[in-house]
Amino acid sequence: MTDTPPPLHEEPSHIGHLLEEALDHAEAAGTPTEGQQRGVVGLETGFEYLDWLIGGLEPGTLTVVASRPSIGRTTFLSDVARRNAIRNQQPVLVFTFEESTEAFIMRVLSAEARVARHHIRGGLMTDDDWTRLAKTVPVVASAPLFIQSPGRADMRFIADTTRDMIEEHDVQLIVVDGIQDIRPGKRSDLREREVGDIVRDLKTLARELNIPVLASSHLNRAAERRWGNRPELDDLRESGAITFAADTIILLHREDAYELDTPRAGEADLFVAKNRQGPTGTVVVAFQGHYGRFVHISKEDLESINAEAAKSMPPASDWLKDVFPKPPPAQ
Ligand SMILES: Nc1ncnc2c1ncn2[C@@H]1O[C@H](COP(=O)(O)OP(=O)(O)OP(=O)(O)O)[C@@H](O)[C@H]1O
Repeated sequence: MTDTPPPLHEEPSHIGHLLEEALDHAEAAGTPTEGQQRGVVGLETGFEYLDWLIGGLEPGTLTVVASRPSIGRTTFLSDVARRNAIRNQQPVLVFTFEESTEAFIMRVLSAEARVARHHIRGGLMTDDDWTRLAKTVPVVASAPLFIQSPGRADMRFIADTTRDMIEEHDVQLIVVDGIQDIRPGKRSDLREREVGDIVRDLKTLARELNIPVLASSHLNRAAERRWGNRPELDDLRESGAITFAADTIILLHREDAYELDTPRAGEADLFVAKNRQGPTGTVVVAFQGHYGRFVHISKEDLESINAEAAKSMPPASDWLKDVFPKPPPAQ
């Protein structure tokens, strides 16, 4: 990391000094020029509208992605890891508790090469698949992407590994697949308290090392009993502490996971339900389960695919309507 991590117990600062720093920050961020991603101050997620909405993944913040099982949490995390490590050459460290390192790598390879996951796993590779894979392997192999699948680990292990990896490889983003799979440092009869400690430790890690942390969480079954099955913040399992500690919470939803003949088949909603630094809203992306990836869809494309969904596109925020067309021209 180039920035020095801010000490957590520094002396109180005078507002004049803090203001100067804040204005420097705003000046450095500048005004957008045409074609530039507006307002993205952190690392990109790779989903243009989502980056506009949340400002990217900022150093020192905790972003939590949550969904019901099999909706695509791991897919989303691997998309963000791929974007940063492979496309942007930013070193990324992934802790995956939900699958092996090999499974995670195959997921990355499949998404990057656009070769169906079941072709790789099931011996169904076509000539075209082999050609695409051959082209992609060297690109993926040389990317600064580090994956650790420790089975169950506690926060001490995660923090120590992260520190080492920052020192050795200048890691810029930590991805943790499965908050609920981290072993609590201190046992408690109350699961909520254990998860609370873990999530606060993740947040402290982000702040202490001045690095963005992106973590996934389960949701309880409440969405399944709700009309439309849309998840809400309150569905976060052992939720209270996650809702408080996270800076940004993104709830994933796919209508076609519940309703096979929905007109929105192939679409997924990234519902930004908490956004400490900005508005909430929903971003629609495409889900390509066979390649194990989500992809950006432009408003225009969405309109031609599915007029109904486009109409309701920002169900939550007017601000998004403003953002969807294009960044403003240069001043
Ligand atoms: N080869 C494939 N073709 C089509 N869809 C696939 C394929 N492989 C996986 N999927 C779909 O991908 C989804 C699972 O994605 P992912 O593993 O990212 O979900 P998750 O939310 O992390 O799941 P979990 O609850 O297991 O952690 C499922 O809907 C599954 O059916």
